[in-house]
Amino acid sequence: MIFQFNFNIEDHVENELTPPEDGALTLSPSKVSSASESQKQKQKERKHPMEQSDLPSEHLWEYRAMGNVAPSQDADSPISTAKGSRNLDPDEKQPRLAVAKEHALPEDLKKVLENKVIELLPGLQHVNISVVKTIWSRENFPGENIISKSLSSHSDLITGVYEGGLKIWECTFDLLTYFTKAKVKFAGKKVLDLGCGSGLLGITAFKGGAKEIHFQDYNSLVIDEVTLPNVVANCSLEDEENDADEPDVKKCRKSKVAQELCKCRFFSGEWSEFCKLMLNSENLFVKYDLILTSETIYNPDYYSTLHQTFLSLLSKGGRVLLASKAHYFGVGGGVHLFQKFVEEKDIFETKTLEIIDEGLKRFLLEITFKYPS
Ligand SMILES: C[S@@+](CC[C@H](N)C(=O)[O-])C[C@H]1O[C@@H](n2cnc3c(N)ncnc32)[C@H](O)[C@@H]1O
Repeated sequence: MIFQFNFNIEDHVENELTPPEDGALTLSPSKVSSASESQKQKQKERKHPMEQSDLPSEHLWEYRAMGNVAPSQDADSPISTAKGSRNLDPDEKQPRLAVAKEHALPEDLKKVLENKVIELLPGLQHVNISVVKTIWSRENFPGENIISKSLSSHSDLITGVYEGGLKIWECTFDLLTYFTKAKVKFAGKKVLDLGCGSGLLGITAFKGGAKEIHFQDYNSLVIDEVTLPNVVANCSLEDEENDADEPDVKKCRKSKVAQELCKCRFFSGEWSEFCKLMLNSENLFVKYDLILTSETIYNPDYYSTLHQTFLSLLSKGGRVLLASKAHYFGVGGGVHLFQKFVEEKDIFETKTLEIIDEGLKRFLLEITFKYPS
């Protein structure tokens, strides 16, 4: 399929670009097709009990737990350990987890941005996710059809199948603002963007001179179609030509871009599988100085794995910067529950860096080892 865009969209068109079921882009909400209208009507009829509250509907859409969504039929699609979350096969005693794997950077970096629309944020670029969704709702992404599942279930979270990486969640912006305000230093650090989605946190660390940056997301499609393109989009490639006669200076610049990108590595898979991959396959795994993570504590069933991930992968003197909503309606997680969980384990201590009390209340936490030596 040829679907190339070579322009930037500066405003947030994403809210206006709605991929309806036939996959066509609709630019104005008022022009949404009648099929889409009836879909909305059905959605209204199926309201989750939490939606009867006064909260804005867009927030409720985000957090609805998909307890009744059937597990994926894809060969390598995951079923999480989240208890009571889906219809597990009765014979399936041990739920399957999304196996972790590393995603290589394609040799031809320009291909990564083919058929993507780039949007601008202050100091950052990112691909328009509606366009990605539209393309992959028409085509089959190998092993994952999370877009059609997310569309048909009207949810940004399908436990153990799709964990929400196809949008930029609010707390990412809180952490980005904090980085600037607190002058967070990335230079020379080994950084992990855990549950990265768009990867904007890791990209900021990359731009801030981090020594090595790893990006992890649950879903392969998110890594290949969103995170990786975003990293490439934020690396200036304009001057690159495949011209054998290009002057040496230019060749040197090209290899510099490639060298820079070599600092970034990309992984998909469930957290415990990711830990296994890192700890078993690396000869001598060097732990992270900084783990950045936004909107990853919505599901209390994942707390144990998340805690274990910090324990396995964070260096003794390192810190986690975590951003979260106070509470995730419909899923049950939130800051206080997570802090309580961490306190009970008595390995880490948490410090509140900031409370953002506009709209839905949000927190920025720092997590460090209680006994670093
Ligand atoms: C709500 S999204 C947030 C994405 C991004 N950090 C942001 O703020 O825009 C949660 C992310 O956490 C990751 N995640 C959640 N639970 C996970 C699990 N059990 N194993 C691996 N990744 C998980 C998913 O990859 C997903 O992208």
